[in-house]
Amino acid sequence: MNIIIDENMPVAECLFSPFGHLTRLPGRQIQADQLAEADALLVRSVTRVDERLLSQAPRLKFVGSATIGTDHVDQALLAQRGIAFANAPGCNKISVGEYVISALLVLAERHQLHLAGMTLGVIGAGNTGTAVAERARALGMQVCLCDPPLADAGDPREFVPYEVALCSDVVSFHVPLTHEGPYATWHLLDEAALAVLDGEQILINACRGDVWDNRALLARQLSPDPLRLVMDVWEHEPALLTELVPHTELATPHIAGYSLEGKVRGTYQVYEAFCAWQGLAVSQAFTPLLPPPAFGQLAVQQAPDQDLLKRLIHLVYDVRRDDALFRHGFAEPADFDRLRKHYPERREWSSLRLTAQAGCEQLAALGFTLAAHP
Ligand SMILES: NC(=O)c1ccc[n+]([C@@H]2O[C@H](COP(=O)([O-])OP(=O)(O)OC[C@H]3O[C@@H](n4cnc5c(N)ncnc54)[C@H](O)[C@@H]3O)[C@@H](O)[C@H]2O)c1
Ligand SMILES: O=C(O)[C@H](O)[C@H](O)COP(=O)(O)O
Repeated sequence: MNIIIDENMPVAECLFSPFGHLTRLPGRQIQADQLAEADALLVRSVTRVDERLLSQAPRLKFVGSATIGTDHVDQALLAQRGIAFANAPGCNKISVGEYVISALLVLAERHQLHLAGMTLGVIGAGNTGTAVAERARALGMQVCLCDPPLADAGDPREFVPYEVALCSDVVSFHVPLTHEGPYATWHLLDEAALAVLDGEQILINACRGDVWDNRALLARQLSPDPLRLVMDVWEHEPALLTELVPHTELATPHIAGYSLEGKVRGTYQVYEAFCAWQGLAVSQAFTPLLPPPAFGQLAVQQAPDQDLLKRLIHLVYDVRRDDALFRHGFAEPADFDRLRKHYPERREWSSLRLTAQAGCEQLAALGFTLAAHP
C-alpha cells in the first residue's frame, strides 16, 4: 500500500509504516500527480482535498486528517468516489483550552483584571468550546454558551443567543468554518457584530480565521475604541492581513492546538480509524508514543489564588512565548508555515504533577495531575 503523509504529522512513521510504503510531503504543496499511485492520503489542515487534488488518484481509498477542523476536505466528493474519510474530533481540545486560559491570565495581568466573576461567552460549545468553558469556570468565571445547532438539537445545557454572548467581558470563538446553511459561520464576527462591542471587551479567535472579517476588524482597531484581541487564526492564512498584528494583544500562527499531546492524539485517532477501515485491531498503544514530561513534581501548600495559578500554568505553557516568536519571526507568508513547522515542544498541564492538600481541587478541575499531599 502507498501512503502519502503530511511531513508535519508526528509519530506517523511508527504507526503507519507496518501498512506499506510511506511518502512524506509538505502539506501545502501536495500535487495531484503525486497521488497517482496513492492508496491512502493523510493530511493536516493546510492540504485542500478537492476535485483538483484528486483528479489523478484512481487508487485512493482512504483520506485521514489529523485535525479537528474539516473545512479543507470536500467530504461530499470523497463519499461520491467511495473514499473513506476520518478526522480526529477533539484531539487538541485540551491544548486549545489551555491556550485560551493562558491568554486570559496574560491579559488579566496586563490590564489588572480579576478573572473570577468576569463573564465569558463561548461561541460554539463543542469539544474546544467546552474545554475552554470548563477551565474558565474552574477560575471562577461566569460562562454562557452560544450554540444554536446544539440548542436546536435538544442539548440539555443552557444556551444564549449570539447577541447576548457578545455582551460578555470575554468572547471566545470555537465554531467550525461553514459557508452555507442556517448556522453558517463565515464572517460571524462582521461589521455589525463589531459595532455592538466596546473597547474593554476581550475577543479570542482560536477556531478558523475566516470566522472573523479581518478587514472590518482592522477598521475597528484603527478607531478610537479598539478591542483587546487574541488571534491564533487569520483570514487567508498564510497570507494574512499583516497590518492587523500590531493591533492585537496576543498574536500566534495557528498553534492553539499544537501541544505535543494534541498533535500525537490527532495522528493516533487517524491510525485508529485507519485500522477500523482495514478491519484490523489497533495494535499500538497511545501513551508510549509520548516522551516523558520534562517536569519534576511540585508541592502546592495552599489553595492557589489567580497569581499562583498563573505561575503554575505558565510553568508548563505561556502563550507569550508563541506571541514573541510570531511578532519577531513573521514578515511574509512563508514565515507562517516555517513557525508552525518548527514549533517548539509544548506539553499539556497534565504533564506537571502536583502534590496538593485539600482545598486545591481547582487544580484537578484545570487538568493538572494531582497526587495526595504526603
Ligand atoms: N486554532 C487551532 O489550533 C484549532 C484547534 C482545534 C480546532 N480548531 C477549529 O475550531 C473548530 C471547533 O472545534 P471543536 O472541536 O470545538 O469542534 P466541535 O465540532 O466539537 O464543536 C463546534 C461547535 O460549534 C457549533 N456551531 C456550529 N455553527 C455555529 C454557529 N453558527 N454558532 C454557534 N455555534 C455553532 C456546533 O454546533 C458545535 O457544537 C474546528 O472546526 C476547527 O476549525 C482550531
Ligand atoms: O483543526 C485543527 O485540529 C487545528 O486547527 C489544527 O491544529 C490545525 O493544525 P494544522 O493541521 O494546520 O497543522
